[in-house]
Amino acid sequence: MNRVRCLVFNAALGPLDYRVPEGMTVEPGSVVVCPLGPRQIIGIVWDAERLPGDEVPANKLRPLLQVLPVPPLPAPLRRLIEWTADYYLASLASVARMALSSTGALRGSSTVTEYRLTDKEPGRLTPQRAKAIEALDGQQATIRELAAMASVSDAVLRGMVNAGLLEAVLVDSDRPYPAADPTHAAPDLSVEQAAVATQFVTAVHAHEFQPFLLDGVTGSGKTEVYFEAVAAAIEDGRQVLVLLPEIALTQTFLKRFEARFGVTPVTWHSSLKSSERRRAWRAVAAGHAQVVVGARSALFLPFAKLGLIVVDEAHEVSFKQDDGVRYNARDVAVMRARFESVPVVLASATPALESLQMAESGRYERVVLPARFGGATMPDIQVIDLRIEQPERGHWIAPPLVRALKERLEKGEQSLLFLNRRGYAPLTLCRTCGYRFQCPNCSAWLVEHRLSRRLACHHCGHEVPTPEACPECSEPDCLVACGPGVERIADEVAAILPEARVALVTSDTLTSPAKAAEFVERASAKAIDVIVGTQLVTKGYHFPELTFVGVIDADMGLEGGDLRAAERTYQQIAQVSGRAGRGEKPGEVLIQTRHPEAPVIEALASGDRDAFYAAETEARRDAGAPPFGRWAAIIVSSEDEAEARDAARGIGGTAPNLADVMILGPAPAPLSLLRGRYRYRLLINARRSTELQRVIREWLDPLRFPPGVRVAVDIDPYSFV
Ligand SMILES: Nc1ncnc2c1ncn2[C@@H]1O[C@H](COP(=O)(O)OP(=O)(O)OP(=O)(O)O)[C@@H](O)[C@H]1O
Ligand SMILES: [Zn+2]
Repeated sequence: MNRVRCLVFNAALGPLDYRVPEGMTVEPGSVVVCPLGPRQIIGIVWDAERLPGDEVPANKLRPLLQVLPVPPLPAPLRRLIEWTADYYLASLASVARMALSSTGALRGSSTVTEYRLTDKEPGRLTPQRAKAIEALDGQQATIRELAAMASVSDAVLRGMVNAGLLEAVLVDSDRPYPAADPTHAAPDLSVEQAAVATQFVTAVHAHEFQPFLLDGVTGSGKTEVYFEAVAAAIEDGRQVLVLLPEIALTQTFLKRFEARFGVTPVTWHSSLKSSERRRAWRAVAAGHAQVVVGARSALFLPFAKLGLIVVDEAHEVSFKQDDGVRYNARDVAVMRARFESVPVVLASATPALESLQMAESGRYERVVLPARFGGATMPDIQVIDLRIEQPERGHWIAPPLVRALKERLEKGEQSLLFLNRRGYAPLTLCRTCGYRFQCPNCSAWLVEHRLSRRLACHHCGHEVPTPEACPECSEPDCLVACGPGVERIADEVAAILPEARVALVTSDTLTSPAKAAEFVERASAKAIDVIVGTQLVTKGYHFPELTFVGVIDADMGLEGGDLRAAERTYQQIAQVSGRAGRGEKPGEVLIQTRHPEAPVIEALASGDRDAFYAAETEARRDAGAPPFGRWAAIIVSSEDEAEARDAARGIGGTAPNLADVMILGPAPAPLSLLRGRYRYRLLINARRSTELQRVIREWLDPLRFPPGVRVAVDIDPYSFV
């Protein structure tokens, strides 16, 4: 082949043709350096017949400059990239970029210089050096990474190198990971577990596409069971990808994995150091990384010989990416399994309606674990009607919950209070003039964080120190906190139970894997009496002494007409309830609500999951919502309000008129200002059979917009703001 078509990393450019110079060999998937005008650009040699482009005469072709020292991207991954771009209306280049997600890895193997503290007696230290020594204990990384960890400048650290306080360590970027032992500590499975495990193991050995929905109640041992499939893949010399919805869960997972297989798996997520990314990426591509556990971005890693994909907590909303390429990792995982011809396991105690529907229609095989492992029973769930059982004025915990908390503390058992709102209070206003603190960049209130003494926007990250006086009327000490966040609940618990050890668990407190590990350790060692947390503590954790769960506000998620509101509420509360009574002692759950008659609350109280899903399914069918109909959103944004509105009107004005497609809008999006951009939205609802992507592509492709306007298409959206 002396002429190739390349996908280049520039979203504005189509595929480009190049000549392969004498002595260079490339094949589809090769990662190459291409000349582009006076510059160089990274590209991937693509299957020319799958990538229409302009035919350039042979004498005009420029030669490729270099083949990068990495294995060619395998064909199944190239098919996945094509499918993702096509389905989510993204450019091939932006999807392919997710596959080449470590630039360091492309440069080949090498050594990296990292630094770590020496044993040298530091003597008298400057405050900066003292801070660095405190922060860097046990760490090893590049100067830049260490500087970020310790919040000091590179110069401070270089000074410490010269003073002998830090030493250089040469690290081979391709050093192998220790091998997992599939027989290290295999558990004795129950009869039900063994039956499911056997199905998985057979599917792994068959090397064929087979999607499973592992539907098992909380505490039934889903992890233990899919670990058998992982073991089978390792025995076959195949690689495994396990997707988790949240980095905070990784720590618990790593511990369990290590207990089962003797080593920790390879991890992949956004807070990896660049040297770790590079090592992981290369090991995956070389086929050495046996098991990778990661966030959704791990889906696009270049596995050489994948044998199994597991999506744990598969119902989780965080598998949906809402910026850049807006994909749903759960769906993409199934597609990858299909292109790779391997089984995929979607595990959940509260599957997404879409997944259940796929099982119903026979496309996924549903396997069930109906009971908790080891004789543990499901918790007893009661509803507390807040209109009758009122908390004290200015408080949020009703008397029955107060009693339950006291009782557990006396018995030395643990409790968990759940409220899905970070910070102290969602709204702050001035008692004197009524001023409300709003984000300057977003149409949202600033949330008070008392621990950090700040008011923060949860959409854009804008923060200000909490002022002493009202910025509007200058009255001092006049600010009132409205409504509860978890910090406020934790204060209330401290007031009710002054002797209790309370842990606040949110993304503000579990900021690193180390902190997450510390929390798990303290909770497991019974050094915590009451956990107060957001959705971060609703799933994955197993604390046998935790016997009481209180839900502070079950109605919160039901507000604001999101099509999945009821389902999400059901999932969250069922999951958090599932943390209670997982050991020998039975669990109790109290749910605070003002709408005890709402179907979702009734279903939770009666434990009738099937009835809830059946009712929800009918509601979705009536509304033409997924999985029966399809939705897409077009979000038009600009820093200039009029420009955004005009562009949205332009799109609305050329909307196709099709019998089975309904178009709503344009209208200002519910979050009409986000990160300084004004937003307009169109919603498209279509029959399942409609080729929605083609309709949208043909509609938007001919339109041109001013440079400040961004038009984003969200296929199968999760967020309706
Ligand atoms: N066969 C088994 N032998 C020993 N321990 C087991 C077995 N099955 C499950 N367990 C233990 O029971 C507990 C619950 O199992 P696991 O966490 O896998 O359940 P799960 O279904 O994933 O729960 P959740 O959905 O609530 O996270 C764990 O501590 C697990 O180690
Ligand atoms: Zn904001």
